[in-house]
Amino acid sequence: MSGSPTPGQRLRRAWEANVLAIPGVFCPLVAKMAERLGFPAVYLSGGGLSASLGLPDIGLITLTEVVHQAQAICQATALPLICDADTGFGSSVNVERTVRQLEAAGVAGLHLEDQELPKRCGHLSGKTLISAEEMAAKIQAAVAARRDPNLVIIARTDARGVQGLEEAIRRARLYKQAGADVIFPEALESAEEFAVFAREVGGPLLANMTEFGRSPLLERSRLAQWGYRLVLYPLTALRLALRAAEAALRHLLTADHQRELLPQMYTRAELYDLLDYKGYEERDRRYFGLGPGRE
Ligand SMILES: C[C@](O)(C(=O)O)[C@H](CC(=O)O)C(=O)O
Repeated sequence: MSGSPTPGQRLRRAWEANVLAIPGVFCPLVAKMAERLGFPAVYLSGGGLSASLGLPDIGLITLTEVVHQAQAICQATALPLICDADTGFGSSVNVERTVRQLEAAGVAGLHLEDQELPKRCGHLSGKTLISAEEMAAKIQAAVAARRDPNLVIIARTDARGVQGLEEAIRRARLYKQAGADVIFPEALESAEEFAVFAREVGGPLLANMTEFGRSPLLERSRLAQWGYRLVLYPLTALRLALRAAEAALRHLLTADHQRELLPQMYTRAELYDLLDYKGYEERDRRYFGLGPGRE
C-alpha cells in the first residue's frame, strides 16, 4: 500500500517496537492529553463510555453511540484508537456492520468478545458464553468485513471466569485460526495464569489491567516478557477523574467559594493550550485576512 500508513499499520508497528501502555480515554479531550503526554495509542472502553452516559456496562449502549465517540476521538488525535466493540452488537452480520462502521470512523483496531448478549463486565460473575464455533464465525466475519487488511481484530475470550483456563486457551487457539490478530484473555486470576496462557497460545496478546477486578495488577515489563504487547488501563483515568469531580462537588456544596481549589485545577491557560486555541485563532485571522475584499 502506498501513501501514509493506516491506523492499523501504525498500531502494529508500535507494538512490534515496544510493549504498549494504552489508557482508556473517556472523552476526546482526555485522548488529546494522552497524545500530548506521548502515549502510543488510546482505548475507547465500553465500560467507560457506558459509565459516562450514566449507564452500567451490560450491553445497553448502541453501535451508533460507540461509533460516534470513536469518530470524535479519531478526529481529536492522530493516535491509533482501539475500540471496545463488545459482542459486535449481535451475530456475524452485525459484526460485519460494526467493523465497517468503526473502520470508517478511523479506529486502528477493535475487540469482540465471546459473551452472550446482553453482556456483562468481564470481571463480574454470571456471564454466559456463545459457543466457540459461533465466536470463530464472528471473527471470520470481522476479518472479511475490514477494508484495510491491517485493521487489528482482537478476539477477547471471557471463558476463564465461566469454564476455566483450559477452555480459555482452547477458544483462543480457535479464534487465532479464525483470523484474529491479537488475543485478549479476560479476567485471568493470577500472574501464573497470564504466563501459562501466553505460553500455550502465543502472541501477540493483550492484557487488561483494570483495577478492582479479578486480575492482579502486573508490571508491564513482566507481561512483555511473556508476550503481551498491548496493556490496557481502561478505566484508570476515569476512576481518578471521578474522585476529583466528587471532591470538587463536595466542596462547592458547603464552601462559600472555591478559591482554595485553584492550585489543584487545570488552569485556563493549560486548557486552552491543550485545545490549541492559538492555532484556531491564527487560522481564523489568516482566513479572515484572505476573505473577499479584505486583502
Ligand atoms: C475492558 C472493559 O470491557 C471495558 O469496557 O473497558 C471492562 C473494564 C472494567 O469493567 O473494568 C471489562 O474488563 O469488562
